[in-house]
Amino acid sequence: MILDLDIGNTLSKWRLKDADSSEIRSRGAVWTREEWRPGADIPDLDVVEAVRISSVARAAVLDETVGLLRRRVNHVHVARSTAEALGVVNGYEEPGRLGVDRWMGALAGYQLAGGCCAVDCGSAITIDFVLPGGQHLGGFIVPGLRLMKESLKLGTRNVAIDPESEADALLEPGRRTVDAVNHGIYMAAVSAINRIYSEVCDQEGVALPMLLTGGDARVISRGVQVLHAVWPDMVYGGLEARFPLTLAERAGKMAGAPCVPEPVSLEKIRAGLAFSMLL
Ligand SMILES: Nc1ncnc2c1ncn2[C@@H]1O[C@H](COP(=O)(O)OP(=O)(O)O)[C@@H](O)[C@H]1O
Ligand SMILES: CC(C)(COP(=O)(O)O)[C@@H](O)C(=O)NCCC(=O)O
Ligand SMILES: [K+]
Repeated sequence: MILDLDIGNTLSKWRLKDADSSEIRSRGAVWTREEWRPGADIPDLDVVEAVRISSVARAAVLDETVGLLRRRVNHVHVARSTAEALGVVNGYEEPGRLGVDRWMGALAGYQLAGGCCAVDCGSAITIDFVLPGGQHLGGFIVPGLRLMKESLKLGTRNVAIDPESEADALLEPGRRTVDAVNHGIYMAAVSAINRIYSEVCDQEGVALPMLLTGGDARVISRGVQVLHAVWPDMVYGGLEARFPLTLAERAGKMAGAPCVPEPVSLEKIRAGLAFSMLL
């Protein structure tokens, strides 16, 4: 079994992948601030022959996790943001400073779709662009839904947006504090994604396929007008691409990858942008 780990600022997600069949056998998540110990919601390490890790948590959390795993598992691969990998050139002035979850998303998106817009809706919402030739342009970082809500301190932090909500309902004016806040932050997130996508495609003269991942991807997906695919395992896809261990992975296959969404034409994107400027 291969253990893939995606340690974010809120949740440490894991999945167990069968190295022979490529099936995902189990998955789970624990709060990032909790230490990893047997008995917490983590898999049985006896069946694990290799671990791959993407972590943006504090260095101490990663060190502790890697230390614990190295005592039990022979092969532990820790992803880093590099200047170049798999045909993608990192757009950051200091490539090592790009969040490694963003780098994994960019690598996965490029392997799946060529040029892409990779959006990760977690503690932060990150929007990264890779051109068809592999140049990563850099990206945008916006506070995620939960962070935006907590920063308001209006006593509404415990009332999360219902992930089953319809976008239309979330885009109406709220008539109670909790709705005004939830609808406001939702509008802020989806408008930022729609606008940033259109602006960058316009600037670069290319309509890019958009891929969405992260804990809030499903609910945000309903409000994003741009055609896109939701790919919950996008960060894991980057780990598979970066550290291919199975035959299927060496052939470029990433478990759970969606069909590539066909973007609308650049003309339509530009028309939408021009229209929104007139209002
Ligand atoms: N069961 C859940 N527990 C915690 N957060 C959740 C859950 N379901 C959805 N969320 C949302 O997902 C976000 C965390 O998403 P995730 O992509 O795991 O973030 P990160 O990678 O930053 O840890 C939270 O901020 C919250 O808005
Ligand atoms: C921007 C992030 C906080 C997003 O992390 P997440 O929401 O997935 O927990 C993370 O990618 C990070 O710490 N990046 C380093 C700064 C940068 O990418 O510029
Ligand atoms: K994120």
